Amino acid sequence: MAKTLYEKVWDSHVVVENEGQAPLIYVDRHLVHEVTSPQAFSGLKVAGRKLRAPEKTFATMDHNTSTKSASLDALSPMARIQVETLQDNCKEFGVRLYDIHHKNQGIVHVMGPELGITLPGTVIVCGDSHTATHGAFGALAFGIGTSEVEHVMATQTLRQNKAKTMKIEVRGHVAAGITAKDIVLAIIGKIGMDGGTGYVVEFCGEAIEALSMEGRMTVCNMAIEMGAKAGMVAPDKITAEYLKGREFAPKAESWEQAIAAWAELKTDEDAVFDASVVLEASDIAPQLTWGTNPGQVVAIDGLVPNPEDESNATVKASIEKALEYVALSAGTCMTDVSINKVFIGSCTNSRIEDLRDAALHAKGRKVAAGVTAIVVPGSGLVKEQAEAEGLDKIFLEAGFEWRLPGCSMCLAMNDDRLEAGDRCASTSNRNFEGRQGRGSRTHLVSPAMAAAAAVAGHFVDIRKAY
Ligand SMILES: CC(C)[C@H](C(=O)O)[C@@H](O)C(=O)O
Ligand code: SF4
Repeated sequence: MAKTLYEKVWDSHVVVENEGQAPLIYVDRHLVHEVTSPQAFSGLKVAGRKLRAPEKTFATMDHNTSTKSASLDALSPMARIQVETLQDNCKEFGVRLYDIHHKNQGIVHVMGPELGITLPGTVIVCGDSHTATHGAFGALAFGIGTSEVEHVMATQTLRQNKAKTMKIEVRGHVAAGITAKDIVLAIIGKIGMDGGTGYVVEFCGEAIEALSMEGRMTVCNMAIEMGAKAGMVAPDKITAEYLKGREFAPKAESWEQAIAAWAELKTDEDAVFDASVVLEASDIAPQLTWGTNPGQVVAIDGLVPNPEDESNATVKASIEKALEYVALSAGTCMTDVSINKVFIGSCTNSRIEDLRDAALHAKGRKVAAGVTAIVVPGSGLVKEQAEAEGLDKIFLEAGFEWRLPGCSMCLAMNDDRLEAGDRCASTSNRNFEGRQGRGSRTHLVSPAMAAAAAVAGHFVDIRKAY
């Protein structure tokens, strides 16, 4: 029977499937961070169990860490407890840990692929909703809860119900200056923040195939922001080129075998999806969110929506509520919206390409008066590469701050956070109320749009620069 990519990966991982029970699937790689692992490790301790496969478990610290100093003394007491607990647990259970001083430390969804931990056709889980990122390699990757983290630690398996399948095809090619972030925001704008609920989404079409691995990761990262369980892209030459020679990727003969196996990892021509969505790439303009969920998004040459134009009472009420929170009036041109903070980072947009894109708009310019802008590379390797290319100097000369790797201002869990009333151009993935700090307002954008906004002090249509 013809199968989708998801069905192929799923079928090859089912361990047992009993009537009346969710199937048990095998987990190839388990990623761990300091926030969602402490209770899972405690559970194992209480039960007197070991880790089933410590060699398939990889830990890093990212959410709580400071981006100003790699010293534990820089952490708040709570953050320090979580970081030290992870250190102790990894030692006790024999888990490889990319500690704050390790050169590969970074955001779990940035360092995993970089090390070749993320491979096509595998099942990857992590106690983190943006695990969907790894689907860019044709892996089935999704976030799990803390009790499931414990289950995977103890058994290397997970109980899961099979999801429905959705195909999201982006046809044709995007215009100059349009990035993966614009593509995924446009998709969420079209289907809404819950349009993907219950589905594993496969992104395909020429515009997706044309993306680098960094771009594909940006798209899959936000699959969860459309409610999907996971996002996937079929592996191809770009995937193989990215992975070749990476630390945990197969080598020599196993590499040849892997390449042959990966060639099968695509949706069969006559496979049937439960739902399909099509976008024309040429219609996609630079995107930015105006509201308080990623679906409340508009093109840069668009206007803040008017709730009066909405006939659906629920939607109308949600627009009104969002407008009140973000303190914007209906009909405002997005290019007239001023910002005072800029955050370039997060597992959505902190990879080398993202920083190159941002640097292009920062080079030889200055951050506008009254604007504070920070650039936070996603990992030690990204930081090293960016510095080798001189990107750090471009940012510093333009007045941006250049930080250490971590989740940083993506969520208000460390000391990088916004103040009430701040308005931020952010390359992250969530713009919920209070996400970057209580009372703060977030506009999700691409790295290029964020850097351009930092320089102008308001949002600009970066297409004018091309
Ligand atoms: C802290 C963690 C559990 C959380 C998640 O699962 O997504 C975080 O990474 C986020 O982005 O909100
Ligand atoms: S960068 Fe943000 S979205 Fe990504 S894992 Fe960290 S907190 Fe979550």
